[in-house]
Amino acid sequence: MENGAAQPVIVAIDGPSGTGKSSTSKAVAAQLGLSYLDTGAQYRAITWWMVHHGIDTDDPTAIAAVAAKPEIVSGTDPENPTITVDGVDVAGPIRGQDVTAKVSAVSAVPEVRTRITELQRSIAASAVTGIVVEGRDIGTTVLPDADLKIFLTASPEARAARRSGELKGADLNTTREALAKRDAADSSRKTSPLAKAGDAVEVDTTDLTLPQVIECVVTLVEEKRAGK
Ligand SMILES: Nc1ncnc2c1ncn2[C@@H]1O[C@H](COP(=O)(O)OP(=O)(O)OP(=O)(O)O)[C@@H](O)[C@H]1O
Ligand SMILES: Nc1ccn([C@H]2C[C@H](O)[C@@H](COP(=O)(O)O)O2)c(=O)n1
Repeated sequence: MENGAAQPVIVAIDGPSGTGKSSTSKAVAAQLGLSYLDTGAQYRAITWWMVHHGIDTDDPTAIAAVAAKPEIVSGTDPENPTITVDGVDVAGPIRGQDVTAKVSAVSAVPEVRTRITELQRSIAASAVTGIVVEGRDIGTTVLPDADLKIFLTASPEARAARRSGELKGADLNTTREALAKRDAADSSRKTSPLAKAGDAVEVDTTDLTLPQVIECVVTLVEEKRAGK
């Protein structure tokens, strides 16, 4: 740029559940002074609203009819990401089992995706220094012109072990089956399914520690910024 200011950098991080998208994206954004957007939290928030208002989450027509109603606000500070729906802090409730079990069905409804995708694009466009956006369809659909696209993977066993560690006492097989079910639903829906963009860099995190994954992604962003 003529005034020497750095161009905002847009980083898209996609992948299945438990591959480390949130942990990696937050740390990379914090380290590089970028904003951070957890798009899964937005789909969880609209799902929470549907449940809270008694909408049948197995009825796509009922969901579509009210998809424009909830006001979802995402705070993009990677040190303190926040999410509210109609002014209510839902950061805790959206991680509950009920929302987790219903979020794939709600997020498959095209009217929901259109609404949330618009919101995501407007947040990314207003990020002054740039942003790390994580989800399932960021590189393919939401931000196809992102400067850098990463697709994180890990074996089903590694992902289940990571999640079981979080959910104290959870059975490994049950956790692995629940992850596989959600990934299958997210990958097979018609509208912008979970998919790797053709120009994404794939990082298999199975045998990497979280700090190693963060370092790898930070290096990729720095290389991109340096024009390598
Ligand atoms: N490379 C890694 N090695 C070990 N544990 C990890 C690694 N990456 C992430 N974790 C741990 O795995 C768990 C899941 O990570 P995280 O929430 O970042 O995944 P995610 O891809 O965002 O999942 P979801 O899509 O379901 O939100 C967390 O407890 C995190 O600390
Ligand atoms: N870009 C996105 C992000 C998330 N979803 C849906 C599908 C996931 O199962 C769910 C929850 O995401 P998580 O919090 O586990 O990352 O939200 C999507 O469809 N598109």
